[in-house]
Amino acid sequence: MAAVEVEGLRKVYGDVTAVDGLDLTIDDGEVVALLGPNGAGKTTVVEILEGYRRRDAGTVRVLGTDPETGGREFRERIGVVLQEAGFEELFTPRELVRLHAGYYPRPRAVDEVLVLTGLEEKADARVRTLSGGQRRRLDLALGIVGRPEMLFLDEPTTGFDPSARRRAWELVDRLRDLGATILLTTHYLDEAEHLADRVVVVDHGRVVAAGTPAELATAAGLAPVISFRLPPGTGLGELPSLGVDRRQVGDLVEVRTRSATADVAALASWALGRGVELADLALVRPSLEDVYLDLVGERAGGPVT
Ligand SMILES: Nc1ncnc2c1ncn2[C@@H]1O[C@H](COP(=O)(O)OP(=O)(O)OP(=O)(O)O)[C@@H](O)[C@H]1O
Repeated sequence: MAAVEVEGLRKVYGDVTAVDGLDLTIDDGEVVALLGPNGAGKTTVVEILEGYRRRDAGTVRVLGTDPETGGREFRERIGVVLQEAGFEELFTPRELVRLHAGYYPRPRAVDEVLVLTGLEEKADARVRTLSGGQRRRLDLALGIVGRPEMLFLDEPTTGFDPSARRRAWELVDRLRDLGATILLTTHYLDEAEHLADRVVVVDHGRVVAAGTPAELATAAGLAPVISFRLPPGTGLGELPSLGVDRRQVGDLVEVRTRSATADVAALASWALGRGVELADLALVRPSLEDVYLDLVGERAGGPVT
């Protein structure tokens, strides 16, 4: 059974159409990353799936239930990490995790949650003394304490230092191994690439692409790149004819290729024939960032017109 089934979802705020006929299916146990520029509609979609926001049209099933009418029983089966949550500043993480554990029928042990989220050292400090990243870890702790079958993470690692981000990734990997279905939104493409089985790119409230990063690269027609440094004293014109387009920055040459094996072979035999070394020779497949920018990049982050 699919954990999430969405068809024709629409949400309008005044004259802004935030979600505009969105379809989405997430399989049981799958980790899916929702990507898209600011204002694309990601948070609105996630909040509708969580049952925190009403839709204007479309059908939505999460764990077989309509979130709008699922009530307490539904909420006990999901975990939610919102973009911004407020805490009781005078409580400690241990107290808050214990309090939230009481809301669920089969909670995780409080100590286990504190360890999983790396909050052991701050377990008994008042929340108002926690750093931004530590508060975000507390958000995560409260999201997983109920042992959710489906976990929603809205920009879960914003504000994390690199080692905290790695730990959060390990936590998501563990939760996946334990069988949770996870939907996360993120602006970190390396995070999506690392964590997600599948990415779904949303723009203007619709899905514009979905698949594994490799599938998206293929669908976008993006070719891999051969890169190397020009041997000293060699001109670009002396190279064999390679690839579909090439560019040079300093002595670094990048060749986009649709026939990687043949082009690498031609380049290598050219270098061997001349007895020169091709420093930093590499074949790089398009990154998720290349694919993303190809799909929505021209508008995202560009000047407002
Ligand atoms: N409560 C609201 N009232 C009015 N408009 C809203 C409301 N919430 C969101 N919007 C608008 O709906 C659109 C989608 O917003 P949403 O927050 O879902 O996007 P997002 O993809 O999550 O963006 P971000 O990456 O910046 O978090 C935006 O144009 C936003 O201004």
